[in-house]
Amino acid sequence: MNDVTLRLKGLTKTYLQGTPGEVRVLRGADLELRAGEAVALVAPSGAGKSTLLHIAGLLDTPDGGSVQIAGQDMTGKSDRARTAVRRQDVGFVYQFHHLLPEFSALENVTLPQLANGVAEREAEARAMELLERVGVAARAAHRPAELSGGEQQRVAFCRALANRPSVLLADEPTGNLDPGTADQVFDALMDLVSSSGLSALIATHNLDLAARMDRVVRLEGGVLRPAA
Ligand SMILES: Nc1ncnc2c1ncn2[C@@H]1O[C@H](COP(=O)(O)OP(=O)(O)OP(=O)(O)O)[C@@H](O)[C@H]1O
Repeated sequence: MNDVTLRLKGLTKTYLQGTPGEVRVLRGADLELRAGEAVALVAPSGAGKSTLLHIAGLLDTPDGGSVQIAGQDMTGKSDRARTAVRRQDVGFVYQFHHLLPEFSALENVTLPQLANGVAEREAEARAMELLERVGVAARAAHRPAELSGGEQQRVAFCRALANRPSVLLADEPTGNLDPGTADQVFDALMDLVSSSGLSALIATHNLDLAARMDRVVRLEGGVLRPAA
């Protein structure tokens, strides 16, 4: 109970640029996410939100500090080991759905499971269960282009959760939707998070949505602090 699923400790990251020189984006960022917790990440534009999410999700490496996911310290691990943990334990959602256009909603949620060795029948059953949960089961056979923006994002949530990750990382998951739709789609996401027991770090500029999560952290000056 209350296990830490994601622990970021003293993360530092500097980008070396031609002019005006180096950009120190992270300067000792710390965060602990516990199982079942949804945490909002707010940050001024350019503060390093994407950098932090990429490092937390093992898509990028920090210069210093450590990332621990589901009890495993990823410091110094090979690319192969990092990919294995990312595939199993991390789910990503972006502002734009990035669903595979030539596959149906059901296939988009099934495929990541097949890639992880789940049998087809089981993977499809899991996919249907998730699509039902977010209210798009009736659209399971449709391709992304045949779905509304809100439906596309719901499918993207299901895909992110298909392999039962311990951590969900989301970057403006409803940023592309009109306010009314964003609200409903956000409810669907919160329902998925609370029913699956994973922890979620969700970057948003929308302070109303941020206030609906368990807590809010602010990234500014390269560090994370509880938001006032
Ligand atoms: N690969 C890179 N090389 C050099 N500088 C980079 C690189 N990636 C990001 N930066 C710089 O680092 C800073 C943080 O970038 P990042 O994309 O993490 O910010 P962000 O908070 O996600 O921004 P936004 O909210 O506007 O998308 C910015 O000043 C950006 O220009």
